[in-house]
Amino acid sequence: VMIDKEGLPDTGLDTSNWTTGELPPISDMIDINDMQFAAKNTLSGKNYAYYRTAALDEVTYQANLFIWEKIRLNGFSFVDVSDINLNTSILGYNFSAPFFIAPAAKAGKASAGAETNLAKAAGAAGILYVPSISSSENTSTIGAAAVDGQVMFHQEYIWSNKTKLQDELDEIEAAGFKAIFLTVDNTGVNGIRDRSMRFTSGSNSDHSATFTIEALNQLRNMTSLPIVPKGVKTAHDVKLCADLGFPAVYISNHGGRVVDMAPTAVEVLLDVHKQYPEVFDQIEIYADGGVRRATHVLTLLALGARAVGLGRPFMFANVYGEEGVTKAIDILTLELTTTMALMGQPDIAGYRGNTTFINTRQVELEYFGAPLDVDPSSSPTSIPSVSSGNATSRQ
Ligand SMILES: Cc1cc2nc3c(=O)[nH]c(=O)nc-3n(C[C@H](O)[C@H](O)[C@H](O)COP(=O)(O)O)c2cc1C
Repeated sequence: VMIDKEGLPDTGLDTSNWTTGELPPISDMIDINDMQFAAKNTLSGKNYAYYRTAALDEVTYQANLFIWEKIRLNGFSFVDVSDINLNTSILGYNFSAPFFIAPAAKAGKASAGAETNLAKAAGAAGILYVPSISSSENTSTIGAAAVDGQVMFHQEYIWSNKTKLQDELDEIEAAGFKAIFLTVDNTGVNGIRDRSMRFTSGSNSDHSATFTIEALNQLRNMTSLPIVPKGVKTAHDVKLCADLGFPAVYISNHGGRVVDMAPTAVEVLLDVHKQYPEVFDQIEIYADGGVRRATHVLTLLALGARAVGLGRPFMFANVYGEEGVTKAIDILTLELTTTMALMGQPDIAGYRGNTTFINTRQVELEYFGAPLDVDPSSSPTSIPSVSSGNATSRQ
């Protein structure tokens, strides 16, 4: 069959021997996008749409996937890169890589093993998994899938029903999860997502619509676990969370599923650099959206993120069960160690906040009107002030 690759990079995947509705050979999976095509080939239209969908015209969904084309990475020669180190601490816990499995609902649509597959694969690889509160399996089942010593965090929504919220926070803590990613980007409602609405009527979110900054502050009294606001979409809100004393903040546009035309994580991070550079020393920053390659991970790290999430890729990889999720982790890990060696910095910590590895001036030019290191007020193209006398003579 021919698969519509949706404009994603053509890396030569040959699907002519694939049969619609059947899982293609896992040996065909060379990169993360291949996993999406395998899921598209295998899942029902409805289930594929559930994972793939995004809000309105999907401008942000597309921007997430293609912003990378505007970025250049600098690789340096003459460095000993024989000892590559990917180890990354997230909220003080040690993981084997700077990327994690972001919370995405309903892993059961891809595999009967659902979230358990994701937990096990993450545990075996030593990376972080953050299950969604809207998972197919319940919280204690996912917690019980942990391997010895595995640390997982858990996502939570702000339900309008406070008893449900408190019960779930207690359940998350009891099941052994070490932190809460509190999703703050779809209070009140979910985004309007055409692609999935063609199969379902859309649903009431049951999310609180009165979740103000005071409510966010009060919520910290409902659990002893650290809370990380997830779905922060502006530099302003990043700064707000930092000043409120949260240990970390998670920049995300929810994979383009909430505010269409919201900026990408690259743009928000640049805006934080421009407006509130002190934030990078105040709190840990995580980011996601359209991350499909190690180069994307390194880009976000160089812009100051400590760890980077991937949502859809692992959900798609789960069509192959735990083996598929492991393969996706292996693919990204190999890309990371390879790219780090080629860029001349063998330690992942050396990329964090290190803008010598990255050129983002094309994005800055488009997003701010000028690259960040150019002061527009001193630019020769700025409009000179004109006295009234001059104005007359110009006419
Ligand atoms: C199918 C699906 C379900 C999601 N469910 C949740 C969720 O329950 N809670 C949440 O905070 N984010 C959810 N997200 C957003 C992800 O955590 C993440 O921000 C997003 O997928 C990142 O973009 P990417 O898919 O391009 O990697 C979901 C995303 C997808 C694709």
